[in-house]
Amino acid sequence: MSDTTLRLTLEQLQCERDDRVLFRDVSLTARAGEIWQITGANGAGKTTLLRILVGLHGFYEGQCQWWNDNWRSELLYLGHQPGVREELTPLENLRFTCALGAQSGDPMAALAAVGLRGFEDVPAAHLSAGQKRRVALARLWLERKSVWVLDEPYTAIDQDGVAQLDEQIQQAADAGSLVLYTSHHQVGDGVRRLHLAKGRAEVLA
Ligand SMILES: Nc1ncnc2c1ncn2[C@@H]1O[C@H](COP(=O)(O)OP(=O)(O)OP(=O)(O)O)[C@@H](O)[C@H]1O
Repeated sequence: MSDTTLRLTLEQLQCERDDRVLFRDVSLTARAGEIWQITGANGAGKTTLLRILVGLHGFYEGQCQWWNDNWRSELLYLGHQPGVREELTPLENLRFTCALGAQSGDPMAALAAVGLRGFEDVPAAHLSAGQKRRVALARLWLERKSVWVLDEPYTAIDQDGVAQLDEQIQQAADAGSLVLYTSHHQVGDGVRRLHLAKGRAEVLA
């Protein structure tokens, strides 16, 4: 019988860009219910690593393996940029996500959850950087996915937003999701950490 338990396995993962080794020997197993924080200096390769995990960067050596072939349907990926269409309103942005089939759920409720009640119909181009990030983060309040890969989700978020995001990530993990994120901010106790530095990778879990 095949093992259907959610997990990500990296074995001897190595990536070079422009003849520079970003990281080598990244080996770990991340499982359902865990939160992994990926840290490192600017340019250490954090975004590149996340892009490898979600299949957007294919130039690497070693193994990057999800638990089954349908992992993409369970993935919620938020990239380094908010990925918000500026000509659309927050509500239209979330409806667009839902219409693409990426997620289902209640866009109005999700926007209210991230403090954007009253801004649903304002063109995203007229929002602040933090508000745009909140539009992107609202996807975390739509249908729950079991794998979250979040690139710098705390960028531009105020103190209350940070606390709220901590809680949402913790709740997702408690409910059995696997969360991997880049940030210098630690969500809470028990978070596992992968640190990238000068071509080396260290698991500090
Ligand atoms: N499009 C690209 N083409 C070529 N090299 C790139 C490209 N994007 C990034 N790199 C290289 O990869 C390195 C790692 O970039 P990456 O964005 O993964 O780092 P990071 O750790 O996420 O940095 P930051 O903390 O500044 O966001 C960069 O220093 C750069 O040399």
